[in-house]
Amino acid sequence: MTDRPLFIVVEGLDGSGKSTQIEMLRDHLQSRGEACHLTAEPTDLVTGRLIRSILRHEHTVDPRTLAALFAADRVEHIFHPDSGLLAQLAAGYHVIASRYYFSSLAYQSEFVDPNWIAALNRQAKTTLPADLTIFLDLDPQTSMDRIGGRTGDTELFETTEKLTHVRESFRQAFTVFGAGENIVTLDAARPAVEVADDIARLVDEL
Ligand SMILES: Nc1ncnc2c1ncn2[C@@H]1O[C@H](COP(=O)(O)OP(=O)(O)O)[C@@H](O)[C@H]1O
Ligand SMILES: Cc1cn([C@H]2C[C@H](O)[C@@H](COP(=O)(O)OP(=O)(O)O)O2)c(=O)[nH]c1=O
Repeated sequence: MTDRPLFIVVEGLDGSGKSTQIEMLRDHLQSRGEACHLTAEPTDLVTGRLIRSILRHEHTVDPRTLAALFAADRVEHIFHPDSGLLAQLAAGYHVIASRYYFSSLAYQSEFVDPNWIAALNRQAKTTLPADLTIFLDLDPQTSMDRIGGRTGDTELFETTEKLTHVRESFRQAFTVFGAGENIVTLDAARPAVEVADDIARLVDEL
């Protein structure tokens, strides 16, 4: 494995196991004596908090506005002087993120022109593409079953119908916008330890 800090992104439907796998990868890297910074989009920054309130149905905005907000949150995520991705990598931490720009292409493209979403996210792709993007592929019904175990109300995209579109859009986004990137799809229906073993191996090979 390379000495330089790595930027690893985990993508997938809601409930596909991103948080679970990110924590297991953190444990794997820590057992090798390597420090990690875990992060997620939408962020906990002011832009991300606004997005969360929209996902909770507290405000309604045009889908294009939501796409632009996710892109703005991503800019904050990359460039924030303390918690930002670039700052954390410069400080020597491996950064493991739940979601990045492929989520915008997958989730926002039902109602927004994918080319415009791609344009909004081009700076992120050129400034900081991931060293490895892992797509935790899961059928929407199993995703919904896993989400069902959570408390609280259903968020904006958490229906089987929407997640069916999102899964297909992820695949298209990897093909159309992912050129030149290291993207690996894993079967996320398997037991978590099996998925974690695959991810650890992929990261060790970087
Ligand atoms: N491989 C797996 N098999 C079965 N259940 C899982 C698996 N991975 C995660 N879970 C469970 O599914 C739910 C959603 O997982 P989570 O990691 O929070 O997903 P995400 O971060 O993608 O929303 C949690 O209850 C978690 O314990
Ligand atoms: C980063 C991102 C997330 N989202 C959506 C996906 C999720 O439905 C929601 C919240 O993301 P997240 O907190 O990762 O949800 P989960 O843990 O259930 O996977 O935001 C977008 O629509 N576009 C984006 O660019």
